[in-house]
Amino acid sequence: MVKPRFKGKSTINTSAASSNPDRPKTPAGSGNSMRDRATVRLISGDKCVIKRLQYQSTVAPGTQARVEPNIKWFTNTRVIKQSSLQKFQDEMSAVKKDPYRVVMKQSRLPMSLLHDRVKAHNSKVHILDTEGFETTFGPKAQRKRPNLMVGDMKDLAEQAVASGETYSADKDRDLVTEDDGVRDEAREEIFKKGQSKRIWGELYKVIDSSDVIIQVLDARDPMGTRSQSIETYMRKEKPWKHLIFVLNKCDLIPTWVTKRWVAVLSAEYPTLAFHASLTNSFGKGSLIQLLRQFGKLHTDKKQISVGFIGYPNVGKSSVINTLRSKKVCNVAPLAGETKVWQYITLMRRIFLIDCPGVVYPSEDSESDIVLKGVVQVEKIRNPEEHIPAVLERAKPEYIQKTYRIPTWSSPEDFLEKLAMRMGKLLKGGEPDLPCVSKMVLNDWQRGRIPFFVKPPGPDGDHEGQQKLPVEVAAEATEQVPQEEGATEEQGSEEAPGVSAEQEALQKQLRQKKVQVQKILSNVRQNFGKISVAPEFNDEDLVPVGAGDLNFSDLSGSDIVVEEEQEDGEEKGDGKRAAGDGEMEASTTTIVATAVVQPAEDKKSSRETIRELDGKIAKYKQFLDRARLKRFSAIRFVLFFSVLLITYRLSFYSSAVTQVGKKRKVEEVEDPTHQQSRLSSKQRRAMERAQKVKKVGARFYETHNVKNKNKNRKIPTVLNEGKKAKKSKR
Ligand SMILES: Nc1nc2c(ncn2[C@@H]2O[C@H](COP(=O)(O)OP(=O)(O)OP(=O)(O)O)[C@@H](O)[C@H]2O)c(=O)[nH]1
Repeated sequence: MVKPRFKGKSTINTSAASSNPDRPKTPAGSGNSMRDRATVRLISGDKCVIKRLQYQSTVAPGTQARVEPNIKWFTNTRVIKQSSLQKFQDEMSAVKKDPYRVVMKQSRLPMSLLHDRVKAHNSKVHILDTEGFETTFGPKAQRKRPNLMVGDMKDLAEQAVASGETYSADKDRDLVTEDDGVRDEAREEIFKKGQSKRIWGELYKVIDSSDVIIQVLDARDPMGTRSQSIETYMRKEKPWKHLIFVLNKCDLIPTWVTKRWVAVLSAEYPTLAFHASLTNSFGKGSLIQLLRQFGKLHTDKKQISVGFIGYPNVGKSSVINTLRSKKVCNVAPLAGETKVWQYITLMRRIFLIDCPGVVYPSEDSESDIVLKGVVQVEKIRNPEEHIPAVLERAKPEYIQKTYRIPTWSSPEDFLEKLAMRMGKLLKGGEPDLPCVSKMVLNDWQRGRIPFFVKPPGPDGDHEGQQKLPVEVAAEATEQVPQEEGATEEQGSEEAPGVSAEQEALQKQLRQKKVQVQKILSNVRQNFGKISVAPEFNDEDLVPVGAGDLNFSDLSGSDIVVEEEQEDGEEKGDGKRAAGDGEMEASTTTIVATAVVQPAEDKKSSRETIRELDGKIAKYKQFLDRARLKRFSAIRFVLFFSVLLITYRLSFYSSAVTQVGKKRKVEEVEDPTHQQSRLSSKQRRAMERAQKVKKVGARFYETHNVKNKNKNRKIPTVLNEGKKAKKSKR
């Protein structure tokens, strides 16, 4: 027989809490002695008399607590005049807007006084002071709240017409359309790379921990890899941190493009050009110098941290490796190689922080994302879809040169021809389009297809007019002493009430400002030293609107100073090969030679210089390759000196144009005539250079092989000495 179950509410408390006297008993001997019912009741307060202590007493509900109106609360305060406060606010806002100036020790300043919140405060909070609740918000509200931005019906009609003209159905998110059953496919997960909460968390950690933040940009598309939102965040939330730009991968674009981008970006933030490489870097000296100076600025800190942020694959880790001259961070041509932030010690007082690449919110299409190198090519499901974008962006001649395909009618046709040429065929001779597409995308991401986004043209900002950061900083430095003097004078006139302590603080601030400006004015870069890898055609090697390029842009004492400085820095590192040094010296000579030439016939000399620049870049490239193949230093220098002579010759020949056309024609047409003008020493050098047919690495010098010594020829003098010894014996 089944026992009927009790269905009513049980009075037994089944909780196992120690405050429940009816809780299940622990087994005897388990070591737990349970509280008995009386103890539980005692603890729970049934029998306790609990009183508040004296200091815990509160006022009765409804009464208002007041702070004693005592004068002691107002001691230790200072009063300043409204005009002084206004002046302070104006100057401070000017400093805050200037990226080249920084306010130090903000916690010591009455920053809350500097933000003028009066308007917002009035408009929001004091409504009820002037108008009662009922007249403002209640059902009988009388207050009119027009939210139209027009004065009358005519304005309204005009505004409606104007907005009707600019209306675009594509941008209207509220437009109701008929469901035709076709919808956009949801984006693949791989296209959301770099946008996760975790990555953004890493970014904010890096920003919070850094005193100096370096935003690394890809020189091929600086604006596409730049984050305006982070810059705004930094300006608003972390204005005391220094933000600078590093334009990396400068070796992949023509030098004039680098120069112009640096000028454009420097108008907003200090910008340095950089080529990250362990063997052949550019900008390393300048960046280290800049960081050192920032370190000196923060003498109150034991060390400063420098955070590297930016888009995936722009080369943040490579820049850090270059600064350390060894591989301290993992680097890969795949986006997302850096997973978490990492600390690296650059010097005793400077730490570097590497951050994973972050993709900022934008309207980028899937192809844009792929071409910016955010997505790993291997993971793309339909790589062929992105080839039209590649063919659109890269110039056809570069594609022809890279893949040796003369013409194509469509992206598919191009892929088919490429597959045939490369032998990437499937069963039955079908071209393997996904395979070749991936190859092309990989080449694009690794910079093998020459490409760059053109900087704002000369119409907007002329090369000649665009000021480089150096110039801006130098000007600012020049202006500062005057400003300083002026403020001091005004300060003493207008604010006699300001205490000596505050004055000292302001003085300190001003000194720091001047220091930051000095730092920036000390950093100079010679863009001519960038060894550009891709072979650009003449059109791309010459800046758009080259007419703006003055002789003074290329020559002048500045360039020479820069050159010396950078040489000095690199030598200071003590990691440069002697051959390299010689090569750089020769380059300097060429530039210097160009500087000396008179500028009578501007057009011809400019053209010549451009030609020379192009050739120098090519030969520099050749020399770099040669260095990698370990050419002997003697041949190396010899080769370069011969080249130098040839260049000088060609330059002089063009300079002679101004003397007499006829003579120039003779010189150009008749190379023997040129030779006859050379000194005998130069002629011999040229002949010797022509004789050298095969220049290669000596196998036994570079390889550790057993029979190395057997094959080495012993100098004859030594041999004779040995023979003589033997004969004596
Ligand atoms: N040609 C050239 N390639 C560079 C340069 N700097 C970096 N790279 C290459 O760009 C690729 C990406 O470099 P990383 O340093 O891994 O880039 P990252 O920004 O740290 O990438 P994440 O780890 O995804 O954030 C590597 O293949 C580098 O060799 C440069 O100055 N010139």
